[in-house]
Amino acid sequence: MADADKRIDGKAFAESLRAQVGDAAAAFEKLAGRKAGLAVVLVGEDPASQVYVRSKGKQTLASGMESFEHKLPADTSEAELLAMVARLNADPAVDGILVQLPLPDHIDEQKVIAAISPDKDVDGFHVTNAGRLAVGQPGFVPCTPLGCLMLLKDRLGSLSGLDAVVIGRSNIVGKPMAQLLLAESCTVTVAHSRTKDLADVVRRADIVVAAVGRPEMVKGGWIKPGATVIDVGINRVPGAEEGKTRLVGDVDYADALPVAGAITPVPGGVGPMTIAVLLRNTLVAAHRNAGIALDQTAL
Ligand SMILES: Nc1nc2c(c(=O)[nH]1)N[C@@H](CN(C=O)c1ccc(C(=O)N[C@@H](CCC(=O)O)C(=O)O)cc1)CN2
Repeated sequence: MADADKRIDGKAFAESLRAQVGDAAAAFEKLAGRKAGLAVVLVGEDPASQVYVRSKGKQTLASGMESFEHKLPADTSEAELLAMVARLNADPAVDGILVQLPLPDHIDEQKVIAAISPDKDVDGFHVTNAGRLAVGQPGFVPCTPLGCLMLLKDRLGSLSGLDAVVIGRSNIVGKPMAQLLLAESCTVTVAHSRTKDLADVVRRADIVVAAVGRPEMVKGGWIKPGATVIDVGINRVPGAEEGKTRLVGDVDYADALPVAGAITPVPGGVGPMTIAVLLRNTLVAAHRNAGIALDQTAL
């Protein structure tokens, strides 16, 4: 296969998902007599978080949903943030709540996530939604791993019986990704910083999902020929020109491309899926909150 055909275009896939969400959001508005609504809370001034939150607001509006943005100063107390989450839980115009991570060090992330109503937890981070995913009940699934699964199924069709290795065991990506692949009847290995002979473990896999946050760690020699490689890493490293930076993934793309059967680039692979799936989850939340059935095959 030509190298260009191996590239999994997450940007294009995300665009088409957003268009489908837009159609479904318009249909929801007609049925419910109101728009679906997403509240995003940002605490502090982390530059990357500011970009993501701005993007979420713009894409929410472009999909025909209401966007409620709450920007709080970095010295906001945990109690103040919890009070804001409580207000959003009680607000009938708000279907989905997202608190942008990371939070400043003085705030306990787990406490804040636990305070979000599981029915509005469109990030899928609440322990109730993590439990639902683990036992196969309907709930909200974290956006990045669900986006990865969509890209995998689009490229491979059935994943049943395939060997999958997830590198990274975070609550936000690695663990839910492993659960999703298991639910698709893959044989799943979760590798992490203490895994022995990581390259050998990865070399057995038909599917590799890299989510470790270490720039270009996975080399071409680690990849089984023909394997599908999903790169979740977004690492900013020094660029060729002094003072400039560039984005790279956890996979050495140029090294892995000749070996892989298919691979996501960084940027333009998994990243754009995160916000598109967030919009999709918000629309699902709106239907559930309004008691309106949604044909989920459309999304
Ligand atoms: N509450 C949450 N916080 C965070 C999440 C999350 O899902 N929920 N994920 C990340 C950040 N994130 C969204 O919030 C996010 C990351 C990356 C992208 C993206 O489109 N990346 C582009 C490159 C962008 C760039 O140039 O910097 C790409 O990979 O092509 C979107 C959203 C942490 N926090």
